[in-house]
Amino acid sequence: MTVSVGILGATGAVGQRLIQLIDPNPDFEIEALTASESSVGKSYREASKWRIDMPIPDDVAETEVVATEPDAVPDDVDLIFSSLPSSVGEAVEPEFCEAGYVVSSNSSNARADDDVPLVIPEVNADHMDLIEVQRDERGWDGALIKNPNCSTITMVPPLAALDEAAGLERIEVATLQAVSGAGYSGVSSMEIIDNAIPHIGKEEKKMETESRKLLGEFDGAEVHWHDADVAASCNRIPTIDGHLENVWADTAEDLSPSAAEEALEAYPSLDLPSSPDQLIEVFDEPDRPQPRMDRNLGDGMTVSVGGVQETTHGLQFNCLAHNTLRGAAGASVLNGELLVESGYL
Ligand SMILES: NC(=O)C1=CN([C@@H]2O[C@H](COP(=O)(O)OP(=O)(O)OC[C@H]3O[C@@H](n4cnc5c(N)ncnc54)[C@H](OP(=O)(O)O)[C@@H]3O)[C@@H](O)[C@H]2O)C=CC1
Ligand SMILES: N[C@@H](CC(=O)OP(=O)(O)O)C(=O)O
Repeated sequence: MTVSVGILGATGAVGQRLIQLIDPNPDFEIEALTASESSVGKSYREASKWRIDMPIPDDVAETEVVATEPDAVPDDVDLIFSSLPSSVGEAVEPEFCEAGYVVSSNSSNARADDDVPLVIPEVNADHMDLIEVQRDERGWDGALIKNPNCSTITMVPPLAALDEAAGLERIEVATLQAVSGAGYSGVSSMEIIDNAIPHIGKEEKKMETESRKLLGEFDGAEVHWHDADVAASCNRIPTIDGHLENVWADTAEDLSPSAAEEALEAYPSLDLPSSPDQLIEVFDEPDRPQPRMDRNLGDGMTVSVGGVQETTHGLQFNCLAHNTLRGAAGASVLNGELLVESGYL
């Protein structure tokens, strides 16, 4: 079955990554591209400042950009990918769901809502069934599904592996985040070259809350958030793509670094088209992973881990993922694939 898709915010940095991933995917067919009023009526080529190092796919380039409203999108679109500014997503995503569309969204609005599945398929695919609760409560034929924030996606698969092995009690994390996370015009070159910025608005709170929801238990009616303590400190550095993070994880049971590495390596991937063969790649070299060297592992969908060691603050490790692939567009596509596999489309 080919799933017909629309992309909201298709001209943006993440929208372009969605096109890069969806256009060659034989299971998906792009039918509608939306953006702001200033882009409506233009061809995609005219409307977007394309910044990916491959040409715009021909069929996409000539597609006319339409308004970001349900009436502008053909009824036969089965699945909507949304990558809008969160204030816009907050207003329009519910309108699409009410009109019967299933929306896989990358934007931060509604991620913490009780009846909204926040999903990393390899970690908590079962949370997708929160859709039933959402439909009962909101009376929608459609549905709203979210992927988490890019920094959260980077640390949660390794944390899930350690939680399964020894139970997590306390997590501390410091991030080194790439500039692409802020969007093309998010950080100016004068601010970031020869520099590091120890503040990313709202990022710490997102890491602290989203990780607990993702690692929580779904009992068929609600998600019971994990009760681990999570403390984050977020920093912007002058890399283009790839968020690197230093994590300290205190576990309930003793776990040696070698047992932790075994648990990380053995943590299973899924059989979805965009899942990497190896979800978590563990490096022996103490100076890996590194953004430039390792962000494209598994076509940008693998999470790499290195430097696993015992400290007075628990196990310490470093992890890395491609923030606009595994951390954004790839995460939304993976959720779309899970929706297909779970029969929601
Ligand atoms: N999971 C994650 O961690 C990540 C999430 N994000 C999130 O993804 C979203 C998009 O980010 P990014 O691609 O960098 O943003 P961009 O600013 O590059 O793109 C925004 C897109 O939304 C469209 N848009 C803007 N305003 C409106 C409006 N009023 N009505 C309709 N469409 C509008 C723009 O259209 P136009 O071109 O016409 O202006 C464009 O297509 C954000 O919410 C961001 O926070 C981003 C990176 C990683
Ligand atoms: N804040 C992230 C990217 C982002 O937009 O996150 P979110 O999807 O939570 O808004 C970064 O700067 O790297």
